[in-house]
Amino acid sequence: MRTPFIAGNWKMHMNRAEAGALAQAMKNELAGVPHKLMVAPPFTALETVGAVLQGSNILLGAQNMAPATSGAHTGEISPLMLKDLGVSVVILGHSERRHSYGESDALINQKVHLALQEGLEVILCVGETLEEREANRVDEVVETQMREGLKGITADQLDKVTIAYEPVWAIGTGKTATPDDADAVHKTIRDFVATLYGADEAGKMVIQYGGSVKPDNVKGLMGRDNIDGALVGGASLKTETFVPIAQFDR
Ligand SMILES: O=C[C@H](O)COP(=O)(O)O
Repeated sequence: MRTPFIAGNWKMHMNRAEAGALAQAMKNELAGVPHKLMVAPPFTALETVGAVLQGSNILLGAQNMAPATSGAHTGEISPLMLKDLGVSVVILGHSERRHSYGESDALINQKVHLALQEGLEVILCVGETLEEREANRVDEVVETQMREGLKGITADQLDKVTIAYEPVWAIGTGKTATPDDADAVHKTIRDFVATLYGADEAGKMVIQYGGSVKPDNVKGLMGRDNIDGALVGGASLKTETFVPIAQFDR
């Protein structure tokens, strides 16, 4: 039985006061929710949000990290710095990092290794562009991203990895993959985990869906066999939309 995992990615939104207030409201409204929950504020609000979330059932996540623990990496944030702020989960390979900032599978793989070595959990994002979908390359794209992103990761380490399937064309566009379409790709991902690590690991793998998840489509998505949670962007910025998503009931 896989525990549903609902994560909010706040992207580059909110100052410290706004983020702290939102975290406080979520802490109050989500107390007692049985799912695994996480929010990832911008780096500048991690300390504020982390302090608010103390003693809550919501994990503190980060949206990215450097592939190194310290040194001459201007503008980067080390996993040690994240841990120092109470971060326990890091999102890696988000499509905005891949497509807007040119992150390669090899770089993402370096980050996955380092995050796991440092005891952080990883949400590894994969997903195809519209062009790739229209060219019938969805399976090839997500399998390549997984094979390369997880290269050298052991089955034991995999227990600390969540996969987020985020079709790029559905992110922030209001277009959601249908539950059937999403479940089909999630099954491809699970089957590929089985190929790489065996059926037991595939059965345990939590696979989130991300891309315009809203209160009115969450139930349909989460009702599918292979969809175990959500990585939520826009709708995670307000309690009115994130709370009903996080409280979903199959
Ligand atoms: O990380 C979250 C995803 O990019 C989804 O964003 P969205 O819910 O705004 O489409």
